[in-house]
Amino acid sequence: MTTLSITGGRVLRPDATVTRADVLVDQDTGEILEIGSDLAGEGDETLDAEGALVTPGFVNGHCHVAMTLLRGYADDKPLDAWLQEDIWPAEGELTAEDVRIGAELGLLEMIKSGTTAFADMYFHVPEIAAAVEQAGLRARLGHGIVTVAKDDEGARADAETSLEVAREYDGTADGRISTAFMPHSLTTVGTEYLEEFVPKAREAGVPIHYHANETADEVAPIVEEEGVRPLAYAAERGMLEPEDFLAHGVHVDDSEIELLAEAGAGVIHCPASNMKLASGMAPVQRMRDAGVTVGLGTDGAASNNDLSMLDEARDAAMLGKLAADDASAVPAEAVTEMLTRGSADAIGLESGRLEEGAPADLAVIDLETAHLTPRHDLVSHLAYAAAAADVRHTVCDGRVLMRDREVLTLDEVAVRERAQEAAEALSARASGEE
Ligand SMILES: N[C@@H](CCSC[C@H]1O[C@@H](n2cnc3c(=O)[nH]cnc32)[C@H](O)[C@@H]1O)C(=O)O
Ligand SMILES: [Zn+2]
Repeated sequence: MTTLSITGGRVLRPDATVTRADVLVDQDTGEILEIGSDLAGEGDETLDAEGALVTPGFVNGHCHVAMTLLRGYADDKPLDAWLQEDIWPAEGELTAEDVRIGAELGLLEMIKSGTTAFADMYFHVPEIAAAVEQAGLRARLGHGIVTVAKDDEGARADAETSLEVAREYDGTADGRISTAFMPHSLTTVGTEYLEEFVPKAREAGVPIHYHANETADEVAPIVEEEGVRPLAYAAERGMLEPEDFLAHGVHVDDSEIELLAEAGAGVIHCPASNMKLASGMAPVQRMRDAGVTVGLGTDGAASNNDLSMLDEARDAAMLGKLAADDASAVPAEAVTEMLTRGSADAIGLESGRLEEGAPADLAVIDLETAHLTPRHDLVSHLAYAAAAADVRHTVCDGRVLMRDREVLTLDEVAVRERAQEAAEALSARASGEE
């Protein structure tokens, strides 16, 4: 057995208490062996957590990781115009190589900001899987299907690709990669395709992930054409099982909140994206009160514009209070849970908790900085004051991905240089200069 000990820090436990403790990890199984005192001498490898907080690695429940290449490419427009006028035309020019480069950039940013697991919807998924394999994170990956503006053959091919990817990559990268069937949204995929392919995804034993109720414009057409709210429509198509999870859930009414709670399906709240595209304010406190599993996600870097989950946590708390018109809504403890095991539960991973037997996915956050002084309450600091640059070490599956702010699995400078070049070439192609 090879072991790793993380020593001298304060450890955030699942009950939201923080205790001084060392963490001992079995690197062969990738699990936490013990959390206790005086474990410093036990590890074959040691990470110094003196003056730091050891937290579960953050779980980004909804992302399009390769969209880092489109960071800052188009801003300041609502969802529909942003996708149709800027993002989709640029994505039409993305090559498999671009997706690989964008994914590496995104994974680099995730490791640096303490994220150890994420769910991702995109295309050229084999490239994303290869990047995840190399970077060492955990991920639930899938191919996003859009059938609007495609003929029947094209639409079916897209859905088949999503099924194939879900079957082929589940359990790869030593079990760190799992998959889902991913129709883009309830309005961009035709009913007939949902009816045909959702049962096939069930047979394949994979969850279903999609965007839902993100903007008011997406709700109205379903209500008009189907006579029911979007999530009732999704439930009727078998897309609201306990393993399923949807992104956004901004415009959900009480009947839909109840449906989500009863079904046990997860919601990934993406506050930064919702604010930037002015999509609206998700009723996060009401969903939590009803018993819905709520996680947090960044969405793609083009609508955020970073992949830091600590930023997302702060945004979730702030926006949650504003949405509820109540300063006690979405408190620090709730946000801390959403950031870790809320997302993990929603996307179907065991991560997000520091306890014996849990996956050894964790981040070590430096507390000895001006903006984290004084230290009255470390849960408060995590929710409101800590930032990506405070992350000192990142560990996933028992493996050290970043030590003392140096990423070990990716060459940071090379990844940044390749991304800059690829992004310049992409915007030249998209604007017709090439
Ligand atoms: N196979 C599809 C691609 C779907 S991938 C997932 C898509 O979600 C898009 N996306 C990113 N952010 C959002 C969002 O907030 N709402 C809806 N779609 C988004 C992203 O640009 C990407 O095109 C095709 O051929 O177009
Ligand atoms: Zn999205």
